[in-house]
Amino acid sequence: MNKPTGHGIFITFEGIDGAGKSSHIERTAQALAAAGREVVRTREPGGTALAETLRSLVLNDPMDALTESLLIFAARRDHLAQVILPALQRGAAVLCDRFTDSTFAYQGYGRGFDLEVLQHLEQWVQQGTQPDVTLWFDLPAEQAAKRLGPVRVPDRFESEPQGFFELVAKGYAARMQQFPQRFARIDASLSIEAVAEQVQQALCSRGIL
Ligand SMILES: Nc1ncnc2c1ncn2[C@@H]1O[C@H](COP(=O)(O)OP(=O)(O)O)[C@@H](O)[C@H]1O
Ligand SMILES: Cc1cn([C@H]2C[C@H](O)[C@@H](COP(=O)(O)OP(=O)(O)O)O2)c(=O)[nH]c1=O
Repeated sequence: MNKPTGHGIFITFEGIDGAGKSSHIERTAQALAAAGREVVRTREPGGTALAETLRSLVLNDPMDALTESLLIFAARRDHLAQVILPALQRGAAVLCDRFTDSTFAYQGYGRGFDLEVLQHLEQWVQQGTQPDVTLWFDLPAEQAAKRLGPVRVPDRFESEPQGFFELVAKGYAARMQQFPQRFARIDASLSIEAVAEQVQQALCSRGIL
C-alpha cells in the first residue's frame, strides 16, 4: 500500500541505459508545468549534494554488491528526506530519473544480489513511500547499445556486457509483474514521437495530464 504523499505526484522513469528516459523527462516536465504544476526534476543516485557524492563513488569505485546497494539506499534516504518528500507535501510533481526499481533491476537481477535484503532496505528507507506511476522504457539491450554507441569513458555500469542488461531488463519485467498498478510499460523501440505519445497516454489515463 502506498503511503499518502501530500497532494503531489511521484513519477519515476525506468529502463536500461540508452532506453530513452532522459529524452522524455524534459517533455513530461514541460507538459506538467503547462498544466499548472510545480515540477521538480531529479535523479538517482543523486538529487542532493550528499547523494551526488555517493553517486560518483557508486559509478566509479570498485565495490561489492552489498556495499553498492547500501550506498544507493543511503543516497535514496537523503534524497527522500531532503527533496522528494517535501516536494510531494507541497503538491509538486516529482519526476525522478530512476528510483528503487533500478536497484532491484541492476543490483538484484544484474548483479544477482539477494532480493530479500533489497526488500528490507526498501522498507527501511522508504517506509512505504512508492512512486505513483513508473514509466518503464522497455527496449531490447541490443537496440539500447546501438543507440548509445561507444562511450568514451564508461562507468561501472556502462562497461558491463550486453548480457548484464538482458538480466536488468528481466528485473524490470519482474517488478512490473509485482506492481502492475503503478507500472506503465512503454514500447521504447518506436520513434521518439510514438514513445512520447505512449507517455502522454499513460499519464492521461491516470488523470495526471
Ligand atoms: N525513440 C528513439 N528512437 C531513436 N533514438 C532514440 C529514441 N529515444 C532516444 N534516442 C536516442 O538514444 C540515445 C539514448 O537516449 P537517452 O534518452 O539518453 O536514454 P537514457 O536516458 O534512458 O539512457 C540518445 O542519443 C537519444 O537521442
Ligand atoms: C538508481 C540506480 C542506478 N543504478 C545505475 C544505473 C545507471 O547505469 C547508473 C546511472 O544512471 P543514469 O543516470 O541513468 O546514467 P547516465 O547519466 O549515464 O545516463 O546507475 C543502479 O545500478 N542502481 C540504482 O538503484
